Amino acid sequence: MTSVERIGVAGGGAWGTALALTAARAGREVTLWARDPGTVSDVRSRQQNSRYLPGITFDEEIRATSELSDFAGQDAILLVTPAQTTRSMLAALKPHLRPGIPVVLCAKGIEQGSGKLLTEVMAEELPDARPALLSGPSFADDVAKGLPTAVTIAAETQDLADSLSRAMASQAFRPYTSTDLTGVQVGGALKNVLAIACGAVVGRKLGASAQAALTARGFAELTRLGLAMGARQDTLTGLSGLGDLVLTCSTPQSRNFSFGIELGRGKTAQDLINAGGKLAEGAHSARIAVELAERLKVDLPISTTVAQLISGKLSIDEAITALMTRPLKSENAGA
Ligand SMILES: NC(=O)C1=CN([C@@H]2O[C@H](COP(=O)(O)OP(=O)(O)OC[C@H]3O[C@@H](n4cnc5c(N)ncnc54)[C@H](O)[C@@H]3O)[C@@H](O)[C@H]2O)C=CC1
Ligand SMILES: O=C(CO)COP(=O)(O)O
Repeated sequence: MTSVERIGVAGGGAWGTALALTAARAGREVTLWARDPGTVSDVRSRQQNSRYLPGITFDEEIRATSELSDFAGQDAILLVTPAQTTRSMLAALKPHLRPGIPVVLCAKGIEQGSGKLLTEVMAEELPDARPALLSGPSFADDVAKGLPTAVTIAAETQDLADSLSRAMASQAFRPYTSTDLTGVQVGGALKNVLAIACGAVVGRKLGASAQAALTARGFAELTRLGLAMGARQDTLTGLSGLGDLVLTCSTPQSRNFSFGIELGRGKTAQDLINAGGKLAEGAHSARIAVELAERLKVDLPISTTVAQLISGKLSIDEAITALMTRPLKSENAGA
């Protein structure tokens, strides 16, 4: 069984920093790479990441660097940059990693343009490394503060999932293992799109009943796409699917939900993107999820509406009308 003692974390944003803290709390030796030199000096000199985790100071020992070459000699890498940077980050990491090293993909999204899952991108860019995933209901802020969290760690083999799980586990951070790479990724990507829809309903003040209906029908949609892509049902009802959907669809602590709230209040997606606000992965994944579903002949009415809202094809009120006036059907129908 592989022993994972030294962990390199690539990505100095909120989630990368929270996972670096988690690994350090689990007793690992941690090197955190950040693109932004300000983040590196903030971590080194003030034990903080004030840009992405304001108000949190840490006691854990984390080595911060702006050189990917400092990852030579690591036992595993966590890649924690936005989903659309996965391909370029893997290419940049490649010269610095030993063959066979586990690379844990922690972003939640689907590659724009290709419609590929991030493990498929990794198979192309870093075929000598072993892919793994960390996903599930977990806000960076909660994890950084040491609040109790459970996540899914998935890998192709149970042995690797077990090793990575042991390497990250502590009293406040409890990983469950899986070997269903597809299921974990579909859940993580789609819940962000669905959270935008739930946020829009809240922003438009349509009430808690509508929010619950969208979450449940959103889960039906996530399940249809997941099963069509080969996911296991129990993954979709687990932490990385239903668990993360419920979290992200319920609180403005989620950036995707907050993005949806602003859409519901009448802002356009373009306004929000131009304002350069916080990362909302669902805004990038919506259209590509819909294209993927069309190829697989799966109906995703809520995600389609979100994609149309984001592209400016529908206003918020037209989007609601479109969803509420669809043909009536059985709750258990396939679409
Ligand atoms: N924040 C959270 O609570 C959680 C986030 N995630 C996922 O983790 C991923 C990263 O999210 P966050 O860390 O929260 O985002 P963030 O916005 O806090 O940080 C993003 C980081 O990526 C860096 N970055 C951006 N573009 C880059 C590029 N081209 N090359 C290298 N670095 C680049 C930024 O400098 C920043 O350090 C997302 O896919 C998100 O869905 C998953 C679970 C929880
Ligand atoms: O993935 C997350 C929680 O599990 C974070 O969600 P947001 O990116 O919407 O903040």
